[in-house]
Amino acid sequence: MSRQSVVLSGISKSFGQTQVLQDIDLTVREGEFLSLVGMSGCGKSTLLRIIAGLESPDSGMVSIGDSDVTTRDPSDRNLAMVFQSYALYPHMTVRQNIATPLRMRQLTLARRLPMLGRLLAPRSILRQIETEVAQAAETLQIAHLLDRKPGQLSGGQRQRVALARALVRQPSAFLMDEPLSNLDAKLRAHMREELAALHRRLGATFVYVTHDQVEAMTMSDRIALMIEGRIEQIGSPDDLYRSPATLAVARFIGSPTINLLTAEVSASGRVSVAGTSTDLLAAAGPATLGIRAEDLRFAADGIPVRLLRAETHGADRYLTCRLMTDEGQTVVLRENASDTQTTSAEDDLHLRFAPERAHLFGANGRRMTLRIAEKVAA
Ligand SMILES: Nc1ncnc2c1ncn2[C@@H]1O[C@H](COP(=O)(O)OP(=O)(O)OP(=O)(O)O)[C@@H](O)[C@H]1O
Repeated sequence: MSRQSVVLSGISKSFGQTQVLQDIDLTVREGEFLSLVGMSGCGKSTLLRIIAGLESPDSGMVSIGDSDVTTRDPSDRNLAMVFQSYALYPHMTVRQNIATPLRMRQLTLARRLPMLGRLLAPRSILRQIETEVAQAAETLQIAHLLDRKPGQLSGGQRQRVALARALVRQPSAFLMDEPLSNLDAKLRAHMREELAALHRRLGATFVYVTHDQVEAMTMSDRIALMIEGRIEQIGSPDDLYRSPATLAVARFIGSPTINLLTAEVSASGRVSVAGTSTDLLAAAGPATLGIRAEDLRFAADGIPVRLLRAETHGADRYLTCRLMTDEGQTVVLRENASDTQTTSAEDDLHLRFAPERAHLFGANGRRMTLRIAEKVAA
């Protein structure tokens, strides 16, 4: 239970003239936490709604476990969907809200009626429902709130009730669409940890939609990064951070945004950045070098820069520099704030980067193979 795979093959979808999804193949493995991440409008919610059966694809197939569910109604897919609006029933207590899916499944219409139901429903079923509600409430630490109504709860508590209600259904997979976006920043960070812990505890399959790369990076086993209706790259958070397949992925993942510098690879294969030759070798042509803030440092020689400003955020210090060769281009370097600031000079500074941490992208935006030149002994 709760551990089915979700397999999409060749999914396409248009709304009128606009193609929103283009031939998507995606396998969410059993028990995996997979995030669909991308900018607003890239099609991630539409893809999730297609998995849920709330939207039908123009072509392609949706399978859950071994079953083709492409034409099945949402209610026949055994999936639990959690939205940013919690969709709780305001007139019901938390206990009744959580019990609703169980009552729907296990009791006939007459038995669900408040007064009549109590007389008609077998006690064993009611006891079973009570036990399952209590277990879900325990898992989500809301046992003390069971007699309250949603209006008497905070945003985070409501979100937990919505999760508990999804939990009792023991779905094949959980589908979540930006479930934390209505919460304030602190609560969001806290709920991120709770969701990740819940996933570990349940071992269930989670498909999670977010536009927030930090959210995706901190919780997911794998991330599928979507751009304009296609999956640009799929991999672990580390894969996307350390080996972005394209310039677009490199730009999207990581905070602060990766530094992108104009580069040129000479006919002999030597990469130069901002007019400075480096130890890197690649295929000749114009290129863009990507280097993250933590992989840059000041050195006696290298790319000439001028320091613009230094800012400390918690444990990190960010130094923003302007390239001497290109006044329009700035780069950001990250240092540990507890270390002494490496420089206070404004001019005549040079930057070096760890060559093995550099990323090179060709004119088509695709990642290029980089080699490090062997140092020739003097
Ligand atoms: N029912 C619809 N009719 C017409 N166009 C739609 C419909 N639903 C979505 N779209 C369009 O499809 C595109 C993808 O929408 P979708 O909601 O999947 O994007 P998203 O990546 O989830 O964005 P967001 O993060 O803003 O929710 C958008 O351009 C949107 O305007």
